[in-house]
Amino acid sequence: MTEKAIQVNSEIGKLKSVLLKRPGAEIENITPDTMERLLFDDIPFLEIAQKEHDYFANVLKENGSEVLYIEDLAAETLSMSPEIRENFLETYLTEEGYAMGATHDALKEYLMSMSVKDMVTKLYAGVRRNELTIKTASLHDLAGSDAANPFFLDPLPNAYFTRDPQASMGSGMTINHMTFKARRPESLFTEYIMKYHTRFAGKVDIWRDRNHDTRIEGGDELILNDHVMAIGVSQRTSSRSIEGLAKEFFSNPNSHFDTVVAVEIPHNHAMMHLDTVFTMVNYNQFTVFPGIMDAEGSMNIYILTPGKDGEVHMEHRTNLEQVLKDVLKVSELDLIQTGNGDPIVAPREQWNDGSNTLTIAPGEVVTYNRNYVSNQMLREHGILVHEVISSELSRGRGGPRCMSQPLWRENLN
Ligand SMILES: NC(=[NH2+])NCCC[C@H](N)C(=O)O
Repeated sequence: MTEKAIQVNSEIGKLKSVLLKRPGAEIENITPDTMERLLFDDIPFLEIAQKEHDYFANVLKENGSEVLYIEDLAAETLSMSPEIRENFLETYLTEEGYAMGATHDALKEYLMSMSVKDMVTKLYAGVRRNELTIKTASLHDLAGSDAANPFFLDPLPNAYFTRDPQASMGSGMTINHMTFKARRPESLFTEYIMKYHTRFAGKVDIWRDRNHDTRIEGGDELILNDHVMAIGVSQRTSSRSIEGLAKEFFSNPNSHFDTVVAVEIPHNHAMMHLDTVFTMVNYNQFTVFPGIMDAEGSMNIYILTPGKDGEVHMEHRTNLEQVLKDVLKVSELDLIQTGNGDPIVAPREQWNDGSNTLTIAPGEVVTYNRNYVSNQMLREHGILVHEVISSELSRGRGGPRCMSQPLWRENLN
């Protein structure tokens, strides 16, 4: 593979191309009954969420990045041939529990009757029961928990957090097996785009595909430099996936990653991914939420490096600062505390993604305006901060890093 479609060798190199998903009708298909299962804490006002998202996209464009929308790439991919579209839909339906039968047939007919673009929009939005007439209902359609669900196909409201279903790393990607059912279909779109879209097909190393039963999500996958990555052991990413991925990196000749730092974080909804508590903003500067450490400032960290006979060597450490200095080979390190480490401000701003900064160039970040204490701290530490509006987008528990999947960053010298 000579020509590459992906180049992400750090968290901080100048952002040149990024993948987003504009929030759509899926947001209006969240209800109080389904909210928890759909991983939302509230129901955003779609019109404002879209305005905020467009504002975010504009900031990225104005600062030199191409913005691609996954919904457009998906529609382009599925338009390439009727077979691709049909295979995609069959897989989608099968994974959602409709491998065959009357409901499968009705869903398939309904979705195939639309334009490809409308079908993609519909799959993100979800298909309600009252949209279809099923000729012969099965018991499954009439009784039990699925029958009580107003949707045949659930909406995908988390899709605007494009960071998670896949992760660009070096010249390739992991296409992720998501933890919760509510997000599983999202990475099927990525799989098809990477496999068939002319911009990507044959130009992306797939480090790990979605056909695994161990889970991993992009919010946990951080690229510290061209040979070191940090991966969260979290509610969403299991230690098994991290070890498997480390083995792949250490043995694949196309990979230059030789160090994986596994960082254990609390397993809860406020901190579902490593990037909600820890992000890199400059060569030796990071944001960190103090709540991930115990009272003595220690936590569980494992440094994975290539061992003997294809095995992985592991070293247990407890001091984040020292680990970062060692793996990045820097003598000075600046850990900037979310909300200035205040016991009220820090958790409040962390809840609204005060630690979830998107770095668009070394020392230059995009953050939510509502986290004004954390933003002030970043500025005091010399970081250039672009604030984006955030009343509705934040209700889904994700910030600027979660909402963006870098595809190309300039390499650092
Ligand atoms: N990279 C991130 N931190 N993403 C945040 C995702 C939030 C989303 N509601 C979820 O629970 O999956």
